[in-house]
Amino acid sequence: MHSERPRVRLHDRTFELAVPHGEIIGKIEALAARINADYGDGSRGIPLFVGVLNGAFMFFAELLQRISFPCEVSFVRLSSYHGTTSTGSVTEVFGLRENIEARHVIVVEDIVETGESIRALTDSLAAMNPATLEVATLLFKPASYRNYFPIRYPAMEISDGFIVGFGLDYDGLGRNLCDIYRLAKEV
Ligand SMILES: O=P(O)(O)OC[C@H]1O[C@H](OP(=O)(O)OP(=O)(O)O)[C@H](O)[C@@H]1O
Ligand SMILES: Nc1nc2[nH]cnc2c(=O)[nH]1
Repeated sequence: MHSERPRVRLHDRTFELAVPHGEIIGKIEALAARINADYGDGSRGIPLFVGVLNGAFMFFAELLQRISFPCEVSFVRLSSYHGTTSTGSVTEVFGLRENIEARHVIVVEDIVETGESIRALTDSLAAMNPATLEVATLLFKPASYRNYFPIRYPAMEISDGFIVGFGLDYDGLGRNLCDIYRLAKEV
């Protein structure tokens, strides 16, 4: 029997609805309330939210509209490539212009899966001596996570399986979808 879930076709693959827009927004509202409770008393100065491009753009905009204390925003981009040594893939961080020393920094990601990206980013930012460094992510796959850095602010935990929509892409497509879709099993 065929699933009743709405489907989208991107390139050669079919994805089926996993998290509708209203549920995503509800999770973002709940996360914003947690962050407002933790940072809203002003004791941490003016925190800096650092969005990770490209995927975080939609989550970043929705989250920041719900932050109720004075804050600043910035963006970084991660670039992965395979090094010439046997150490495997290397991730570099580009684009941060702010001096984050002694500041309270919250990284904003769309998804944390293995944690390789967040490891590179948090290692790089921690070396700049922020006062505190936390990670907020729209989606967290705990079963795949292999990093030591704690993810304090996940909006949603999900099981494994490839996800698109709400900023996340499949080979460049799907970022503009307002719901989240999961790769459908081929029949
Ligand atoms: O925890 P990990 O296994 O490292 O996976 C998570 C990373 O994968 C995605 O980035 P991607 O390289 O697809 O770039 P994008 O944000 O431009 O889509 C996502 O934005 C995270 O940065
Ligand atoms: N689009 C997309 N990017 C990812 N990066 C790590 N996991 C995922 C995923 O499930 N979907």
